[in-house]
Amino acid sequence: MMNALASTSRNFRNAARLLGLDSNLEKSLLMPYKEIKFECTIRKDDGTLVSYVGYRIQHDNSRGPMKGGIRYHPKAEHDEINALAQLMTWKTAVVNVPYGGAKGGIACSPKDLSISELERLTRVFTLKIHDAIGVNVDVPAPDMGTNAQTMAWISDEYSKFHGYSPEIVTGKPIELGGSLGREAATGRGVVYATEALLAEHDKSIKGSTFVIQGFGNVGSWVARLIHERGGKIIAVSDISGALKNTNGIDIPALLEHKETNGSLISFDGGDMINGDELLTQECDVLVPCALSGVLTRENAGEVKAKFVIEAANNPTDPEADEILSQKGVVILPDIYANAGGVTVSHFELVQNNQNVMWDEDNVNAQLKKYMSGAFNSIKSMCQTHECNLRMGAYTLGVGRVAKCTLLRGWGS
Ligand SMILES: NC(=O)C1=CN([C@@H]2O[C@H](COP(=O)(O)OP(=O)(O)OC[C@H]3O[C@@H](n4cnc5c(N)ncnc54)[C@H](O)[C@@H]3O)[C@@H](O)[C@H]2O)C=CC1
Ligand SMILES: O=C(O)CCC(=O)C(=O)O
Repeated sequence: MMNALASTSRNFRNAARLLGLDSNLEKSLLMPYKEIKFECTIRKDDGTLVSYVGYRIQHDNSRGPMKGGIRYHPKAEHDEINALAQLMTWKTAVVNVPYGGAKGGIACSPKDLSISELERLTRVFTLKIHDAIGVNVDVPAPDMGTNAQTMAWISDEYSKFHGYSPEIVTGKPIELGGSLGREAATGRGVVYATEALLAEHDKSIKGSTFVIQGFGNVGSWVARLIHERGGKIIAVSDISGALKNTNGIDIPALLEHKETNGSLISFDGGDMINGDELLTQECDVLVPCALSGVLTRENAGEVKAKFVIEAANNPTDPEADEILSQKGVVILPDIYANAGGVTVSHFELVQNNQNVMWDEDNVNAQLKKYMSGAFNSIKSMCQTHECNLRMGAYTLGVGRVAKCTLLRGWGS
C-alpha cells in the first residue's frame, strides 16, 4: 500500500501538468498552510493517564475558510491527515462550495474508549486547536470514528472561549443547529453520483449488483439508498468481518441487526467471508466506504467490478488505478463521489448564518443539483484534457484553487 500523501500528491502533480501550472505555483498549492500537532492526555475512567497525538492540518484557504472532518482512528497519523486535508481542498473546489481544505484527528481507537473518555478527549483536542480554528478560518466536521455528538462537544468547548458558536462545526445535532439530511448526505451524494455515472453507461442502480466495504455512516446510508432504489447488494463488510449473499442481502434487516448487536457478526441472512475477498467479488459496482489504500497493485488485477465508486477517501493506490484503468474499470474519484457530505455542511452553514431551517426535501434537492452540476463540469474537463474521471475532477478542483490563489495575488 502506497503512503496516502504520496498517492494524493501524485494525482495532484499529474493534474498540475495537464493544466500547465507554473512549477512554483504547483509547489505552493501542494504545501499545507499550517500544521498543528499536539499532545492529548486524559484521565481514563479507572484513574490512569493516557496520551495520544492529535493533529489539525490546514491545507489551503484561497477559496474560503478551511473545511474538513475530524478522524478518530489508530492510523490517523501525520501523512494520512495531510493527504486527507489536501483532498478536502480539491473536493470543495470540485463541488464549488466556498471553502478550502483541512483535516484533523487523533491517533486512537475510539471503540476502546468509554463515552466519558471520548468526551474528555474531544474537549482536550478542542482546547489545543480552539485558537487556530474559527467560522472564517477553519470549520471541522465528522469523519471516521466521530459523529454529531463529537461535534456537539467541540462546539460546547469552543463556546467557552469564544461565546456561543454552534457554527464552528457542521454535522452537529439538529437540536444544536445541524442540518436535516447531513447525516445521510455523504451516502446520498454517493448514490446521486453513482446514478449519474451509470446513466452514462445506459445502466441504472436497479438491475445492478453492488459490493460495499464499510458499514458506518457512509456505507450504511449507501446500502440503504441503493437497496431502496432496487439495487442488489451481494456483499458488505465492516471491521468485524464480511457478509455475502448472492441473492441480495436484506439491508433493512441488516441495519436492524447492527443497531441491536453493534456489528454484522452473526447476521443470519448470508455467509461470512474474508474481508480481503470482498473486494474481488463478482459484481457490477464496488463501493469502498472505509479506509484509504484498500485497492493496491496486489489486489487490483483480481477486481471483477466494472465500476468503482470511491465513497471512502483515497481508497485506490495510483498503481491500482493504472491496473484498473487498463482493465477498463471505470473509477468515480473520491473528491467528487463523496463530496455530498461537505456540500450539505455548506448548506448547514448557510442555514446557521440565516437562522433558518430547510426541510429535508429541499436539502436533498439542492444536493442533487450540486452533484449533477459537478458531474457535468468533470465530464467537460475530461473532454478538454482527454483524461479519465479522476484527472477530470482533479483538473477541475486544482484549476479553481489555482485561479483563486492567483487572483488574490499571493506570492506577488
Ligand atoms: N462521514 C462523512 O461525512 C464523510 C466520510 N468520508 C469517508 O468515508 C469513509 C467512511 O467514513 P464514515 O462512514 O464516516 O466512518 P464510520 O466511522 O462511521 O464508519 C467506518 C466503517 O468502516 C468500517 N471499517 C473499518 N475498518 C475496516 C476494514 N478494515 N474493513 C472493512 N470495514 C472497515 C467500520 O467498521 C465502519 O463500519 C472514510 O474514508 C471517510 O473519510 C468522506 C466524506 C464525508
Ligand atoms: O463536511 C465536511 O466539512 C467535511 C467532510 C469530510 O471530512 C470529507 O469530505 O472527507
